[in-house]
Amino acid sequence: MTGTGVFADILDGDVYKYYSEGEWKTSSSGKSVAIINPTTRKTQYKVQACTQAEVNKIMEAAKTAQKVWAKTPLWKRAELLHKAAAVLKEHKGPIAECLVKEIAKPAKDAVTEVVRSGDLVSYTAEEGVRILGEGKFLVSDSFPGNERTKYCLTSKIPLGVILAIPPFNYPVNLAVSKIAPALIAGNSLVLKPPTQGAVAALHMIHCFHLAGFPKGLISCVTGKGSEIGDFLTMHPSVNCISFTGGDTGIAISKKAGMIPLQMELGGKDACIVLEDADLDLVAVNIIKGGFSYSGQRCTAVKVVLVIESVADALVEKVKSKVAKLTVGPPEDDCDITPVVTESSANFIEGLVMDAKQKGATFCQEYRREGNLIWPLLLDHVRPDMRIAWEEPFGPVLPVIRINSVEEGIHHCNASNFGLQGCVFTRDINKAILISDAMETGTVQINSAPARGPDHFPFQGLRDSGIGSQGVTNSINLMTKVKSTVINLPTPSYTMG
Ligand SMILES: NC(=O)C1=CN([C@@H]2O[C@H](COP(=O)(O)OP(=O)(O)OC[C@H]3O[C@@H](n4cnc5c(N)ncnc54)[C@H](OP(=O)(O)O)[C@@H]3O)[C@@H](O)[C@H]2O)C=CC1
Ligand SMILES: O=C(O)[C@H](O)COP(=O)(O)O
Repeated sequence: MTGTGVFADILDGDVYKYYSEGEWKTSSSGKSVAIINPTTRKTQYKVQACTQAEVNKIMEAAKTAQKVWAKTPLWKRAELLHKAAAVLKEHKGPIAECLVKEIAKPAKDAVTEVVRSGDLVSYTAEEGVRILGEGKFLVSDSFPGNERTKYCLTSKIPLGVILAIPPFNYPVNLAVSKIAPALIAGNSLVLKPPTQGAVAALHMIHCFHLAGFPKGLISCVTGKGSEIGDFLTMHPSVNCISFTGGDTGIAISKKAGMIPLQMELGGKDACIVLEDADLDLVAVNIIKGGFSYSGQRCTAVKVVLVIESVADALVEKVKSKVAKLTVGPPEDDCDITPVVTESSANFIEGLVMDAKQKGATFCQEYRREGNLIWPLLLDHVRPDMRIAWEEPFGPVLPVIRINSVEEGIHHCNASNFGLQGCVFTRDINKAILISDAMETGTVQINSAPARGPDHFPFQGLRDSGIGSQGVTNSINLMTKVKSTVINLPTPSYTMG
């Protein structure tokens, strides 16, 4: 049960506390933020609306704790992360329950998110021990004009305080994918969880607390991003921001100071289908890629670009699979569950109505009850329709029929997003050429886009992001190279 047993400390009456200086606290604001259950559309939980003074205290504690943590041996940091991973997995039940109630994630997927998060923390601990345990050794005489009089030793040092802001769709997994690299690299970490998903994140943070991390090293500030966000992202104590979410990330990147940024933003992942593709394989991947978690994944297939000659056959196959998707509450593990908020459902409906007005073919009848939108495939979508370019973040998938591969690549590259894409063909040579021509951070050949496995690099071009994620890249991004140069009085060459 959420907020009970080992989690009893994190609740004050009916409001969840925030985490500061190693303790669970009630905000002096006297205000709380309601978290609306997307299925019932009623208040499910409440969290503290933290004040600016409380943020200042957290930042001071984070700075102090980081200085000590940076001097903690790497193996000890790894040991604590392994412990946190084990505690997290042990308590997957209540955390998954929060995900079901706060973001309507289907029950099984909610458990998977927590287990995947535990694995990510453990993997990061191991990878950190490997890559942070190594540095470079350079000699000066490889650069013209130099004798071997200088030895350069490089190592990776922490940045300081990392601010982590994950989105609603993976409030636990996309939080630990920032927390674990920050900590293994010797940084302290301040988490601002998404409002929808905040209670799952608070439970997850308590697992780190139970693992015994030093006071002040990890903190969790709750409150609406629109109210507390600017104060956090522009705080002078923050040395790096790792953000995953929508256009908010673009605004943050304009306001943040001269600090490293890791931004994973939206996507309009295209699925290009050639005439020689295995259409059964394509249909399975369109269903998995387009409709899992009701399309609320940045890596969801968001537009199908299919060669006209095989379009009828493909649309038929996908249609018959859409008819088998179960629709209903997350507790029943339905494939399609309510989208996260009413405003999100309204936005999706706006895209559907625009496509209807402009003449798209509806493969199913459009149906909505509250935040629940039935899966919908829209055929014969044209570039003048909003859905051809905008990201619904819902169970609605447009199909654009193309006459050439070049037309598909052109559509993909004309998007302001450039996260992932995929291409289906039996011709590997063509697949490679198309992959190289698609201007996206990743191209999947014969499979739907996906972030995982979590140690793979994950990045977007254009409005889809800055920097790269994935365990190794995140650790590197949260460190800086430090050199020490030994200057010798005379050249010294090792003899062969
Ligand atoms: N590339 C990727 O890896 C992913 C991208 N996304 C993208 O994210 C979007 C949906 O996620 P969603 O959570 O709604 O995204 P948002 O950008 O609305 O929110 C993301 C996070 O930013 C916080 N936030 C809001 N305003 C501010 C602010 N002014 N300053 C700092 N933080 C702020 C939010 O808090 P609060 O909830 O309190 O508003 C939340 O924690 C989609 O566009 C999707 O494509 C989503 C997942 C992964
Ligand atoms: O938040 C997202 O949507 C992701 O980063 C995608 O993750 P996934 O491909 O594992 O669903």
